[in-house]
Amino acid sequence: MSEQLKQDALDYHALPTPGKISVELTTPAATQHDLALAYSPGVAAPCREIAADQDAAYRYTGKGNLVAVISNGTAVLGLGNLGALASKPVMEGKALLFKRFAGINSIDIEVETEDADEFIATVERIASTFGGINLEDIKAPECFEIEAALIERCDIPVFHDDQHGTAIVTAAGLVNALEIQGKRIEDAVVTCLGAGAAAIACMRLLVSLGARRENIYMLDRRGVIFQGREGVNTYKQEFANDTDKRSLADAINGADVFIGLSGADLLSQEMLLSMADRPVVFACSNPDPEIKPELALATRDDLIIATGRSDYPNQVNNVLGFPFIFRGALDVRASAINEEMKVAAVRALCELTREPVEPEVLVACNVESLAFGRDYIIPKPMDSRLLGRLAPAVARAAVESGVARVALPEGYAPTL
Ligand SMILES: NC(=O)C1=CN([C@@H]2O[C@H](COP(=O)(O)OP(=O)(O)OC[C@H]3O[C@@H](n4cnc5c(N)ncnc54)[C@H](OP(=O)(O)O)[C@@H]3O)[C@@H](O)[C@H]2O)C=CC1
Ligand SMILES: CC(=O)C(=O)O
Ligand SMILES: [Mg+2]
Repeated sequence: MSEQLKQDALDYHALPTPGKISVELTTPAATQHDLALAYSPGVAAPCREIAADQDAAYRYTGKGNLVAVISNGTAVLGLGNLGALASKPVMEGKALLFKRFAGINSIDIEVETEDADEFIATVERIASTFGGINLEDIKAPECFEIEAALIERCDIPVFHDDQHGTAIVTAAGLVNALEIQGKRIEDAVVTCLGAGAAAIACMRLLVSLGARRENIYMLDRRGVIFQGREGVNTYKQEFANDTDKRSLADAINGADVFIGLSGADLLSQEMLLSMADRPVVFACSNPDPEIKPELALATRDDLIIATGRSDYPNQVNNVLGFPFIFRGALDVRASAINEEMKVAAVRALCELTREPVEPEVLVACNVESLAFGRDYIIPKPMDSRLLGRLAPAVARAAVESGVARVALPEGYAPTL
């Protein structure tokens, strides 16, 4: 990051008031009578209604449009374990994105523990405040246990964004990129650098979309995860390949796809050159990708490259998923975000990319044109059609798969 961008980013967070989110009132609070309704004695009426019927909280409080973004700061972007408080700018950022793109009120909560049981107990005790819980930047393997326990214990959607949001957007981008490169997911050899929350979930979703497990080489800091390797946790074991490849250089040689969900500058020019013709490279580590796009494009000109960042073409980032997925889930009061809802989001993203791009998006991105192709494999976050396409697709999938607790609103077409 340049010194200028760093200073601009610090100023953005400090001014005009510290942070990125605030709380607004939705009802009048000007007169004594207003207060008699909002507070004592009037507030007793909705309290009694909710005590008698918990679902009344959706009618009388902001619960139904409120999502908690919860982290313990153990895997803050690709920066590592920065601790709970240092993760707050990212969590406020996720809250900003929920509001900006889907009109969802969101509050960040940073929990000061690295112990999975303590984290689970803390979140479980506050869950009923919210319509949904977005877990964020919790490192693997604890994130898997934490999410599974909270899904089991909470009756609202609990969604680990780094797993599922990332997987949905990566899958959509990859389906599109492979089509542009004239390849099939069923045949693609995929090298996945990283074996944590995002990587495991991405590879699981790619397999459910047709990728062959034996074509996937997953690597962690110790290299390729191969069958028989010692000290491999059960999540990584799912992708243990029966191979004699051991290093990234081995695994990338001849690969069609590189998915980076690991750390900065780990993919060299030599490795990139050893990939198959017309490769797809998703260098998705934030803030610094596994290879810089300018270096990758200077190395070979037949590739498609994407990053997780907003300042390059092809932003493969979970921002294209979580706001709209939660919108759809909240609007039918889904008890969970299941596989059907995730696949519906992947399809909606793929389809929208093929449509002409609205002028407002070109202005927001400061470009003259965008069309389905090597520099446009996935919609831009500023595309206002995302809300109207993804949320209904997800909500319909929730209804059809039996997790919705209210019917799809008639003529459902969410807008900001
Ligand atoms: N673009 C997007 O939308 C998203 C991008 N990401 C990015 O993905 C990365 C991982 O995030 P997440 O899965 O949440 O974190 P986790 O902590 O759960 O996983 C990190 C994984 O990366 C591996 N890793 C780290 N450094 C290296 C290295 N030098 N060589 C090989 N493997 C390495 C770790 O290996 P080991 O298991 O050996 O420790 C681990 O498997 C981050 O950079 C993050 O910014 C994440 C979510 C969304
Ligand atoms: C984008 C995101 O969630 C991450 O890098 O962790
Ligand atoms: Mg994250």
